[in-house]
Amino acid sequence: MAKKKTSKKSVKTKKRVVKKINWVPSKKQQVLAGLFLFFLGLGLLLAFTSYLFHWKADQDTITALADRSVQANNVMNKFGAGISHFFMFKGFGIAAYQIAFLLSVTGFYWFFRKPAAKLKSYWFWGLLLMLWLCTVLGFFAPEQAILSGIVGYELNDYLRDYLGFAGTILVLSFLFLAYLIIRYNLTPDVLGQYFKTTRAQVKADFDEAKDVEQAEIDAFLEQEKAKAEAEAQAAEDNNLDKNGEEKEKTLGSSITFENTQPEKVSAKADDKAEPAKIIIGNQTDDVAMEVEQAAEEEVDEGNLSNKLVKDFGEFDPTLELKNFKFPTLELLVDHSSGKGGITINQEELENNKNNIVNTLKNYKIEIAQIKATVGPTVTLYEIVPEAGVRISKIKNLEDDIALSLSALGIRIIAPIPGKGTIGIEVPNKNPSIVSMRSVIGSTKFQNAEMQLPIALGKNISNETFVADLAKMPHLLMAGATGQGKSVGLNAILTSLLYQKHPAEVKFVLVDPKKVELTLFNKIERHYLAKLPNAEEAIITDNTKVIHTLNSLCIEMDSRYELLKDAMVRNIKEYNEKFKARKLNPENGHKFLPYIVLVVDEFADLIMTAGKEVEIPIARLAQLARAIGIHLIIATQRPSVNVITGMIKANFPARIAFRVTSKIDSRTILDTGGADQLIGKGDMLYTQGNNLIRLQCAFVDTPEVEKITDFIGAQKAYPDAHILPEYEGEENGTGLDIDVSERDSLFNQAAEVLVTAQQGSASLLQRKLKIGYNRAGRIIDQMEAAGIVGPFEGSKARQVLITDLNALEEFLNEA
Ligand SMILES: Nc1ncnc2c1ncn2[C@@H]1O[C@H](COP(=O)(O)OP(=O)(O)OP(=O)(O)O)[C@@H](O)[C@H]1O
Repeated sequence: MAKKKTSKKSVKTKKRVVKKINWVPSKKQQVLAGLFLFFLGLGLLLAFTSYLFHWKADQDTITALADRSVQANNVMNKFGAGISHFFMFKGFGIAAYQIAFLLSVTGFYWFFRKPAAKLKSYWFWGLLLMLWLCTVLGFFAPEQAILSGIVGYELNDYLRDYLGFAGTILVLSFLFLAYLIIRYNLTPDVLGQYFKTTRAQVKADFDEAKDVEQAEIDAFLEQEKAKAEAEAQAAEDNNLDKNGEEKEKTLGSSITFENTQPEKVSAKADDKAEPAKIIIGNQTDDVAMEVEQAAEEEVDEGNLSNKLVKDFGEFDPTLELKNFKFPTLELLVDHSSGKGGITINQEELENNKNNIVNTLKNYKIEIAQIKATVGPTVTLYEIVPEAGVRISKIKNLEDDIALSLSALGIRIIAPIPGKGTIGIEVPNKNPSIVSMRSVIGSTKFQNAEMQLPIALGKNISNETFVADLAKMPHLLMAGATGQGKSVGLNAILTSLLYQKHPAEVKFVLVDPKKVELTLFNKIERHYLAKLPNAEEAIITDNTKVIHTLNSLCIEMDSRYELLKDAMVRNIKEYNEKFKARKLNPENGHKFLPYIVLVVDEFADLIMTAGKEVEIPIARLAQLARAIGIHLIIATQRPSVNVITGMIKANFPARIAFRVTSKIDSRTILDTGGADQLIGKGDMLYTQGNNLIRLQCAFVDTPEVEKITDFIGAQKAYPDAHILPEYEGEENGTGLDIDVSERDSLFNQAAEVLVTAQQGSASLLQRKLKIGYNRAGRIIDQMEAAGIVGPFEGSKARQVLITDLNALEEFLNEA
């Protein structure tokens, strides 16, 4: 117990000690102490000065300081006399002024609460200087005790005893020079530099004075010239011949003046520029000045952003909706519940294995090894054939194996890339649904360190497959109707909603079918982007799609400008820099959200708008990856006139759901395989290299509705994200052709097209025997007039006037 008490006590005393050490004067205390020191310094100054005059008279009072009746002559009376006697007479002589000065400076610093770092060096160097000065005074005036003080006298005496007269001079001189070099950096270079600059300055002043003198001389000569001219004028009146000679002379001299004057001026300018050159020339040897300036600027800039970050923290784009809650997992349904995930049917596995082995045996292909991996929809049988078996032989047996297994959708991968085995994918009899809930909840998705993570589904080994849309960077999705495209799109959008704050990503949704994406209307003010003045954020009208695509191109261009200005390569670096407050919003910088453009039915668009859609899409696909605009286009018609070469070249990431023919599969994936899928979200994914078979995550419409309701019920931005305005052409024609500018063959051409009911330029070429360019121009004029419809890709334009009578009426009205 006793021990415990003592130990407690010691802890307490320790604590007290720590407290004492940590004492920091309050603001008031510091100001008061500063004021006190300042006045003390001032008092010493007065006392010392007064002591210089009265020190002899006050000598007696020093011994009777305690006696009240005794008065001193010092302005600070006995205190002044006493303290001055101590510091000056007994101490450092007149060098003691340094103490008064140092006390005042310290008081000043404390009073104004200036950073006290400099004070230390003031005191250090001040005291050294004081010692040196009193020694020097002791050296030169040893008999004047008041000048050197006893300390100075003794120090000098000490030095003289050991070093003698010359040695003392040398030591004192060395100390003085060392002080100048260390304290004021007075090296020979700097001194040389100083003298040169001064000389140049003196020269400049001298030249200036000379110029002034010259100007005076010029003025005088000017006067003289005027006089001479006046005289010449007078002489002219008298005698013309004589006058002529004189005039010549005068003129000659005037010409010399005029010539010399500008020369003088330029010489003056040169002389003035010369000193500047000298300084710069000399400084380039030293370089110190320029380097210092550059460093200061940089430090300032860095400091500013650092200071901003220190004061306000990093910029937080989510602050406006800081209470935003991400949708919870409970909103999603576990579709596999009840079935308990993947059901492995041993009997089915065994049967399939036997069938494969037997079928291959029938064709004299021996198998060394076989391994099965059960996925959600298909099981992969990996076989290692005996040595000497040709792979193409197995590949050709695809149909026979399918027949023997009596199953559709068998896919043979020969060989499996990177494995050295041959894969046979056989559909499961009871495929299991991969619910969105399981992939969203997976650690792979939750911990995904990606910019735009998308949980697409599960692979053949039943592992969640997560891809980064930002890396794709655009996705083409195709598949026959009813095979899982819409579900796939919903899975992508849902993934992003579960990972990205409304400040970080915006969707531009194009839904010509008008039904697929309507649910997302509820999150318009959170996640959607739209054109200014657009009523609905989800775009269903084709002309609006063209406007939106062009608006995205404008957004892309302006983002590139911002990136260029910020000197970064991509949106990620840009946003990081913006968050670190290194980009000034006053210069137009802002946090850039990712923009994901989703087009649900691309075929419909390209059929009606053709190049008008294809060109901006291709432009965006080519350039928008760095600035955070990503495209996802889906189509149920994977034909070559929809997925054109230009589109394909710019969409390396592709998803194929089941298609009806091998040709379609080739159109999407550049290889077969999609025709052998089994539908219902069974898909092939490629990002430019090998194909991966995935089972797409399933998210049902009610689930999407719940998620959008959950988000939609929360506080939102005042409006959807507004895209830049695009000045589109009215009526979609973009042509504004005056009637007077119409081609002379206009009416004739109109008759040809109306008769044929076909708006084709080549028809005009043939019938009117005109060139392609002229025919094209006439067609444009007819479009402007409203006789034919807009350009429709490879199809001929629609003729809007039904017969010749109507045309006649139409032309008369115009
Ligand atoms: N990943 C999946 N898992 C299980 N079933 C799915 C999956 N995807 C789609 N299905 C089933 O297929 C049906 C059709 O899917 P979906 O509506 O996505 O097809 P689609 O390709 O969009 O068709 P359309 O082009 O006609 O709109 C769904 O109602 C669902 O029953």
